[in-house]
Amino acid sequence: MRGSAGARAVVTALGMAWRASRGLTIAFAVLSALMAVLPVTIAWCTKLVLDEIAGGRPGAGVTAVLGAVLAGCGVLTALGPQIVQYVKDESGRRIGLVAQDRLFRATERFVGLARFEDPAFHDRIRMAQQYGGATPGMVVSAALGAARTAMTGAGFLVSLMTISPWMAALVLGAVVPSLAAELRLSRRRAAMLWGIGPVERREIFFGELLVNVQAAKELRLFGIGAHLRGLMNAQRRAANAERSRTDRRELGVQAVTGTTAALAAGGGLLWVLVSAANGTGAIGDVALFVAAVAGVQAAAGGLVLELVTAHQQVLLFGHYLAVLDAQPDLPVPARPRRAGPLRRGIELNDVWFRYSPDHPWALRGVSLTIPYGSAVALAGRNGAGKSTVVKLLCRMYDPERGSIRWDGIDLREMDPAELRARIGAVFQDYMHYDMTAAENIGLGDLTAMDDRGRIEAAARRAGVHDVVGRLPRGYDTMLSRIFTGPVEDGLKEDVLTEDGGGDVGVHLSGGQWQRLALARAYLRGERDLLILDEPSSGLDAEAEHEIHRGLREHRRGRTSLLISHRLGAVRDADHIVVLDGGQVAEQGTHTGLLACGGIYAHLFALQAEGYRHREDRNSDAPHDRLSGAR
Ligand SMILES: Nc1ncnc2c1ncn2[C@@H]1O[C@H](COP(=O)(O)OP(=O)(O)OP(=O)(O)O)[C@@H](O)[C@H]1O
Repeated sequence: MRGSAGARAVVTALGMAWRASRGLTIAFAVLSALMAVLPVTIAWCTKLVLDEIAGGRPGAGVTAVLGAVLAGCGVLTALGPQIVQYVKDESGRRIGLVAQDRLFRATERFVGLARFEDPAFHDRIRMAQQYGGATPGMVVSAALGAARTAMTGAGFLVSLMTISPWMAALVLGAVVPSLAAELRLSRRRAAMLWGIGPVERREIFFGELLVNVQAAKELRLFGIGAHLRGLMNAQRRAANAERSRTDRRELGVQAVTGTTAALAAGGGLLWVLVSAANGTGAIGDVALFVAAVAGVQAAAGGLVLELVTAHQQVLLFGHYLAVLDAQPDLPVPARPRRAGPLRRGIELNDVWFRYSPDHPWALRGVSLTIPYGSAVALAGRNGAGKSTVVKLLCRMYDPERGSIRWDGIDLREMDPAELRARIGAVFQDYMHYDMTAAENIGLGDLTAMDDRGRIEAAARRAGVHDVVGRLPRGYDTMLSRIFTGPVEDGLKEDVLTEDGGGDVGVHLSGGQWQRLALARAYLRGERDLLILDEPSSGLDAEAEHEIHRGLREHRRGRTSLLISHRLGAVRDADHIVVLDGGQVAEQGTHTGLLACGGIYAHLFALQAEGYRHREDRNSDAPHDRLSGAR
């Protein structure tokens, strides 16, 4: 990180500290200054007391005052660090809260998906999330720490100058090269830590994978635990090797600088002792010299430590600032056009889209219409571009060429929040929220979160009401395997066992989760466009039939887009668009598409044949074998 960027990071961190708590920031700064002058004050008081005694003129008043000051300093030396630590921690907590809030506000500015689906930026977001809350506080603390040690060092140097400017120059001469060398080392260390960052993150990834509940099945079945552990250890060995190399280099440099500093201090001490012995110097000078040399060297060491910490924290803070500074991923018009409820339909005109200039085109000149009040279906092979169309319809991305219009208004001219408020959707990769069943549905429309009637109605429609009803605490059952302790505030009572007690999480099946996702979409009520991307992929045949019957009813007279590989579910759509290789390959009604004998007819025939084969096999199978299989 360049110097100007580092300075900006420190200023931003200080600004956050100021906003988080002025009082604590002032207290932290004042206490730091106090702790900085304390060692110098003690050294001077000790020198003066010794001089008073050695000079045979211990005036009771002066000695008593010096003694009292020394006693006060002693108390402050004992209590100061604890108080500073408390203020530092408290201030760090408050800054952390402000920093975290700012970070997540910043991520809300990314109205689309591009930032989250860009691996490099996503890595930054994760780093910012991991360190962002703590780094500003640590930058502030390291900056104040560096100022404190610099003040102490300067105080001792000035003290040394009063004894002998030569001595001050000698000690400074011994300390400055060591300071410079340490700072160079610290930059190298920071660069090394930066360099091994990806290696350490891979190590963390493998470590997490080894205990990940979702990965556990495959890990065991494929027997790949040892292989992954090997990969994890390899990352650790690579990181360790880099750290050891840096440590060895530091040890060598420190041996040289430490010896030089010790020689300078030893020579100086000899000189002060000789001066005191032959009467050209005061006895108090010896005490002051010893304290000053130790003080300057300790301050130099402390300064390096604080600067190293500050440097490393500033580097980590860089991720945070990068997220804060990132431009919005999609342009949001300053004066968006109000689209209003859908009246005519949605049109894609010659839409070209790729996820980045390095990726191939996912959509190549797609033109299609979703007329108001009709049910349109998208079909096609894996990777044809169906889910990409959904992302564009919700304006998670903008087309690179062409346009998508809502009653003639380009989506780019609309407020994305207004557009999304008009859409209900079940995505292919729908979410499992580690929350209660009611919350899992209620998140579909926050206004209904506390309206149990609406939540139950949505659940009934999605065919999941009975399942939820049988859970130990019904709609208040926590659907989580992560939270197993009592959860404070907001989140309801934790997970339960079948008998209603204990703290074992309730685990729903894939199809039951899918129905909850559907209920979440239904809770949004009468939206202008309902998008269903593989809404029944995890359902059993009976449930699928039931859901599609419900969906047909729900879709009747409403505008909807259905994506499904099960062509039996697609056949009722008013209009079917078949995508292939990011292009519209064919479109029409089910009967029309079958008649034209293209991709749709081919895929439909394959599926139908699969069912026929199964029926044939079933009818051939001996009855007892069948009943045994059941
Ligand atoms: N986030 C992404 N980044 C880069 N490429 C992507 C991304 N998402 C999808 N793609 C690519 O875009 C193309 C279209 O993918 P899309 O998910 O739209 O296909 P699909 O028709 O929905 O497939 P499926 O039937 O398997 O769900 C694919 O080649 C895919 O690899």
